[in-house]
Amino acid sequence: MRTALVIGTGLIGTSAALALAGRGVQVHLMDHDPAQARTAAALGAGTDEAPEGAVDLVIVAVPPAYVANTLAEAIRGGLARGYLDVASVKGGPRRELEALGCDLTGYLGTHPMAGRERSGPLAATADLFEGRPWVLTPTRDTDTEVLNLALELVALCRAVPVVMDADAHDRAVALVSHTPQLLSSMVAARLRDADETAVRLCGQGIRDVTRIAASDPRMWIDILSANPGPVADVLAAVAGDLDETVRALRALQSAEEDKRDEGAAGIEDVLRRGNAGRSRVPGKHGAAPAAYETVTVLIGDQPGELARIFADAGREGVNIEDVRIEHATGQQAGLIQLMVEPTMAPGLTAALRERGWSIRQ
Ligand SMILES: NC(=O)c1ccc[n+]([C@@H]2O[C@H](COP(=O)([O-])OP(=O)(O)OC[C@H]3O[C@@H](n4cnc5c(N)ncnc54)[C@H](O)[C@@H]3O)[C@@H](O)[C@H]2O)c1
Ligand SMILES: O=C(O)C(=O)C[C@]1(C(=O)O)C=C[C@@H](O)C=C1
Repeated sequence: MRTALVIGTGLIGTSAALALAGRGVQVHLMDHDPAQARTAAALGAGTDEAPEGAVDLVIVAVPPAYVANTLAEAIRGGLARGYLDVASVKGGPRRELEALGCDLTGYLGTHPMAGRERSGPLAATADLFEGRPWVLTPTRDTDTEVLNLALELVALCRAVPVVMDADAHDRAVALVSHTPQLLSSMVAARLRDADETAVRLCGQGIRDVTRIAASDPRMWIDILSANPGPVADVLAAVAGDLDETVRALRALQSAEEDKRDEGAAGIEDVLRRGNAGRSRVPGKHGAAPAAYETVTVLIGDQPGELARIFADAGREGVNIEDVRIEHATGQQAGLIQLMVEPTMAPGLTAALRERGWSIRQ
């Protein structure tokens, strides 16, 4: 692929454009808000000047409600050899395009399973898609050339292609993305009117659970409007668990021992099913979850500390597989958790100690 046109230069469009531009593709940037395209261009994602002729690939990265019309206009204008979108839902936009009477042979619906709770070009990063699944939903009519262009895009973004049927995709993301967004929002909503004394105690657990509650509601209204049935099905199953859990907790308050035992069994059941589900979440780069050992270190809240600890780990030849940082409220320090291969943990712990780091058990 030599040239691409990204329409919608927010988080996803600009991230893809940054990855493509960084690998030598001539990228043109277009947005209905020209300031967004200018910002993306200033970040090095390409040029906000219109292409002179047809490009190889048009990538539509606008909110789901505008995807079909934007694609239809691009296809009718003959802007490219191939057209794809990156919307979080796949069945709806395809049906809308069909209803608009477009020739869909040059179109491929795709969805990168990577994102952030922030919007706009300033939240974009070139490595956003690295190691993440990128779903492609070709049909029997999809041109091979377009599929190849999409595979090239996925490879240039260092993502992992996953081919799926559009409706199967929508049911899958109802479970792994859309319902989690709603549940995160619901947990966070409990905090809105909570006492300040309670809110001050927020630790890492609630931060993990509520990160995506900061997402743009307008985008999510669009996404959920295009996938209401599958999401309602998953949420109804969660509601069943909620009812059972409330019943079990009430039983735990009983004066009768038998009832309390029943309650404890009910709670244990939901927690153990949670363990089993969590163990199925793929690890880094879509691989099976790895059992890493965690080395926890006290770290000062000052410039250069993170770089120093990563450099010290690197000197020991230790690959940090994952990392988490927990800031201590009101203190100039935090805890950093370095996840490493279990065989590496003792050596890393000793080496960091030797270099003056304070290790926490
Ligand atoms: N945010 C995520 O985590 C995520 C992840 C994967 C896929 N997606 C999908 O990617 C798409 C873009 O999401 P985002 O998070 O980058 O949103 P965003 O709000 O960061 O960016 C959307 C951009 O589209 C522009 N836009 C809106 N309507 C337009 C139109 N008609 N023509 C041209 N530009 C228009 C906006 O000005 C904005 O710059 C959505 O379809 C979303 O479902 C999002
Ligand atoms: O990590 C996040 O912030 C996301 O919400 C990313 C996430 C997801 O649910 O995994 C959200 C919606 C997209 O369609 C794809 C990715």
